[in-house]
Amino acid sequence: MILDKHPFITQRPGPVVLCILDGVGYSDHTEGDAYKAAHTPNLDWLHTNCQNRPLNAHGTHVGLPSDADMGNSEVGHNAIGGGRIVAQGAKLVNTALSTGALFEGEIWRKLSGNVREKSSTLHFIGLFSDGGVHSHLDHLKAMVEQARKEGIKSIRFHILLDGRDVSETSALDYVLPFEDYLTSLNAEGVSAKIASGGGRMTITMDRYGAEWDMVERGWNTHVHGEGRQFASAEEAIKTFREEDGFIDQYLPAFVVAENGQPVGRICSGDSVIFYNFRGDRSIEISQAFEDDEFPNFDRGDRPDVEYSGMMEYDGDDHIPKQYLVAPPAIDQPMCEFLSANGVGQLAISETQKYGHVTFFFNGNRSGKFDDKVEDFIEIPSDVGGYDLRPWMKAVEITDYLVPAICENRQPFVRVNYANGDMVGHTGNFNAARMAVEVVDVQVGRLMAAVKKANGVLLVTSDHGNCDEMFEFDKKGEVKRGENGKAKAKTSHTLNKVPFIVYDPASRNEFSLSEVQDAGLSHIAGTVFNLLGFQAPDVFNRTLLEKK
Ligand SMILES: O=C(O)[C@H](O)COP(=O)(O)O
Ligand SMILES: [Mn+2]
Ligand SMILES: [Mn+2]
Repeated sequence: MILDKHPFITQRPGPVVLCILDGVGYSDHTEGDAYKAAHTPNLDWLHTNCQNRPLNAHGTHVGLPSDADMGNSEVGHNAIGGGRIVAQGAKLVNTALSTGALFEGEIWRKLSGNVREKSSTLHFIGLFSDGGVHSHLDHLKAMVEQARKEGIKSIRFHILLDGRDVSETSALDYVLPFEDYLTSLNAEGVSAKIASGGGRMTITMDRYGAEWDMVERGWNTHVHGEGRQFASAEEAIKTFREEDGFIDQYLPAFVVAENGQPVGRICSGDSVIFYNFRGDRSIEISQAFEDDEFPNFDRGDRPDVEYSGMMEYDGDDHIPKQYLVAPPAIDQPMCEFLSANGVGQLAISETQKYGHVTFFFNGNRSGKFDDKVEDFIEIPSDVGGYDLRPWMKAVEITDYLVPAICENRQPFVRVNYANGDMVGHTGNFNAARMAVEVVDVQVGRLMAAVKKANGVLLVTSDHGNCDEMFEFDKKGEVKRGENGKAKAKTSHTLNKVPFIVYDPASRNEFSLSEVQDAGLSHIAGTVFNLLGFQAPDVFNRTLLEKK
């Protein structure tokens, strides 16, 4: 793993700082673009005065099934830190389903066999949309079809409503056709019902230990059938919308009941499949089902079930113990080489993106490669309501970083500012514009520190989000509601993202390649070069060319 010196690029005296502005891309539209609307003197200066180019951050450029798939943090950080394109979870599950390998696997057979032997119930829990970021409804439907073919007679669904990777009030577009499908199953003698649910930002899908209460609410709803009762998911969604104007991701928890009894509590002897493939928001609920020692909340009577995730979510801690599809193998990411060569590294973000710059960046590994040379810093995030606090913890992150850069504590620094993404997901345009302005101030502070230290600052992003805060129709017009108000867009975008090289100690050694198809996976090779090394062969080509 020895790194070779670069033939013509020499390491600067100061650190290489890779700054990921989560969710900030370049949109072709102006209306609804919070990045364009924001006052960004520092980013403007960088664009005018430094070498820069857009990078692809979506679809096949980051290992997703097609170029219609928007990028996301997992695949984006995997591509940046891994420096290559690997087939990602969504694609691996598609293949495992289309070849039938998933159903031939030991775990599917075990869970299905368990239900048939005991005449118990098969439960599915997961994000209920076709967003393709954490899950896909096609995967769920393929598994239900197989369960039907295998003669399973009782199936229950615990649905996490999305509105964050898909349109913000689209829940019924998924629920109503699904209910029709369930009607056809019921007519065949399969008891198949939606049993519980709620918005994905209210229950079950917390990440990085930011808000365990969410998981507790989900547990009580799905497992114990505790919560406000409705005759159907449709009734719950409509009622919550009418009562409080909730958008999908924040819908409160609900339980579907008949004669006052929940239709689908999870009981001992049942099988449970958590069908999300992405790890960050799947780990905590998996621990709740699996761990004997569990300090995070009181689970009450924990049913003895066969539990499986769609994938292995954490390859270091082996969560969950049983899974249906093997996760993508991202061997030898950039930091493994840097650690093996004793190159010091600092990774920093706030809780909401902490795992992005550590776990995802290192190919879904939660540990460090070498404790002696790696520092991971987490600044605790506020809980919820990021449109109320669009500044999030950006200032605190930079407060930590400025002295670390000026003192050149580690040669390679990576930081993720969550604001463009987390505030972008709220659909609040004004808050998103403010989020970008906050981030711009931090970029200015990093520029000053990097200049002082004679280092290099790379500014990029993992995918777009706040660059499109409104939905557009096929003709490119903003979609408007009856009141004429623009329809908010809460999801990521397909847009390209910035890549800027601020190199105040420039020796005019290189220019930035203009190759059109370049994407996030070309950043790692570039970082190696700026640290004075040639990138090993496993990495995609660098973006730096000899002048
Ligand atoms: O989990 C989320 O918040 C969204 O589905 C995707 O956002 P991220 O990929 O930026 O984390
Ligand atoms: Mn992101
Ligand atoms: Mn996001």
